Amino acid sequence: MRSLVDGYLSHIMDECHSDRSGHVADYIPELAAVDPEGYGLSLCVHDGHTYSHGDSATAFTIQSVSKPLTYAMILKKHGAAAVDAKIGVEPSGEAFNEISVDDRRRPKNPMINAGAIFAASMLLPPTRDVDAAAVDAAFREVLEFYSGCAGRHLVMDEEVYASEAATGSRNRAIAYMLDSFGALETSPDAALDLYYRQCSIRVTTDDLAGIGATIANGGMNPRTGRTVFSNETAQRLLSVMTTCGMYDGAGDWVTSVGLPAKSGVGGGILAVLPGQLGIGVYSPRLDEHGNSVRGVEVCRHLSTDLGLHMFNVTRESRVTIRSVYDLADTPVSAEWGEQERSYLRTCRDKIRVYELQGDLTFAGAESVQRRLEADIDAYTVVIVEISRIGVIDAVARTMVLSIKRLLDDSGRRAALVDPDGVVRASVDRHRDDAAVPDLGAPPELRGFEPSLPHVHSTMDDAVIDAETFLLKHYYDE
Ligand SMILES: NC(=O)CC[C@H](N)C(=O)O
Repeated sequence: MRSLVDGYLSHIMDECHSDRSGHVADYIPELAAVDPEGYGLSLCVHDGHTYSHGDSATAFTIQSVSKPLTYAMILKKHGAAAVDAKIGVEPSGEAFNEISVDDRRRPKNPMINAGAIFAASMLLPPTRDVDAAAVDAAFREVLEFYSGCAGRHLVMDEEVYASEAATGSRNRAIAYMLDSFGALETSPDAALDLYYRQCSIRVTTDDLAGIGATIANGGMNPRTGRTVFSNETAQRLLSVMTTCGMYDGAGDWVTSVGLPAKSGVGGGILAVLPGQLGIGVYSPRLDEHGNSVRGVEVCRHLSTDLGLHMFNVTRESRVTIRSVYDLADTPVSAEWGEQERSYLRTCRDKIRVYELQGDLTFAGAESVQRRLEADIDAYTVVIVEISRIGVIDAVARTMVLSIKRLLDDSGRRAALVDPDGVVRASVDRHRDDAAVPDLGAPPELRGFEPSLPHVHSTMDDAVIDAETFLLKHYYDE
C-alpha cells in the first residue's frame, strides 16, 4: 500500500521547489560554496518512524539550530534558576547577531547569539584561564549530548569551524561586551571557541527531525529509547523556540505556522509539534532574517495543509488505536448464535477490527495507516471502528477515506463504522469552508477530497456497527 504521508510530503516539497529567492550565507567561504539547490525534508513521528524526502542525507552545519541544545545542556547542568539569573527568556525582536542585553545586562534570550555564547560559557570551567584541554572536554560533552538527541554519532566540520573562528568579529564583539559587564565566569575566547565548534556540527534533515521528535517526546529519543533530557527541559525549549526561535519574525511565525522552531544560517530548520513529531528541512537560500526561504515555506505548508499548528492539537491525539482483534477469535456480540459463530470460524475471510479513539488529526491517522499497512497480510476484510472518535479534522478525514480507498484497491474490503457520523459532521463543518486546502493527495487520489460528492458516495459504505457490516456482507449473500 502506497504511503499517503509520503505523497503529501513530496507534494508539499514540489509546491515550494520553484522558490529560488534568497541567498546562501556568504560570511565564510565554506557556506558560500554550498549547492543552493540542496533541498531535503524529514518528518520523525512519535515512535521514531521517519519519512525522508529529497536531500535528506545531505550533511550541512547545524549553526544556530544548536542553540536550544546547548541551552538544554546548561539547564541540566545548572538548573533553571541559575540559568535564568544569567540569560533571559524574552523575545528580542532583533536580529540574531544583535549586540544587545536587557536592563539586567543579561542576553535577552538563549536563541540569539549573545545568549548562545553565554550558554556555551556555562559549559566551561568557571575560571579565566581555561586551557585548550578544558574546551576539548566541554566539546566532547556537547557532541555526545547532540548525538544523543539525534540518535546517531555526529561529527564537526573542521573547515567551517576554522573559518567561523577566523572571521567572527561580530561574535567576538558580543562575547567581549558580555565580559565587560563582568558576567562571564570563563574567558570570552574559550566561550567563543566552544560556540563556533557547536555551530560547525554536521547534521542532516533526518537528524533534525530526530532531535525535533526527541523534544516533542519530552526528552526521550524515539529511535534509541534513550532519555537525554527531562520533560521540564523540553517544555523550556519549546517555550523559547516558540517565542524566540525564528528571530524577529516570531509573531508572524507563531500565527501562521504555530510550530516551535529553530533555524540556522546553514539552511536548516527544526520544527516540533509537541507530543507528536519532529520536522527537519534543509534549503540553504536564506531570507533577510537568516531563515531558509523554502524551509519557512515548507513549514507553512505542513502546518496548514496537514493541520499541524500546535493550537490545533486535540485531546488524546496519540492514543488512537484502542484495540485490535480478529473476529474469528472474538465475535462482536455475545448474543450471536452458534450458527453465526461457526460461520465466522469457517469463513475464508480474515476479518480484523481496529477500534480507534480520541480526536483524530494527522499524527493519529498516520499511525493508523502505518499499522494497517504493516498488518496487511493479517486480514482480507478490515473494519475500522471510529465510534469513539470525538472529532476528526479535515486532513485526518481525507486520510481515513483515502486509506479505505487504497485498501479497496489492494484487494481488501474495508468498512468504516461511524454510527454518529463524525465523518459526515466533519464534511458538513467544512462544506462552506473555501479554505479547505488542496491536501496534496497522491495523484490517484487527487480530486477525491475535498470533492464532496465523492465523499458522500464513500460514506455510503460507512456502517452503523461491525455486526451490521457482517450481516450485510455475509449473511444476506
Ligand atoms: N543564525 C545562525 O545560524 C548564526 C550562526 C553563526 N555561526 C553565527 O554565529 O553568526
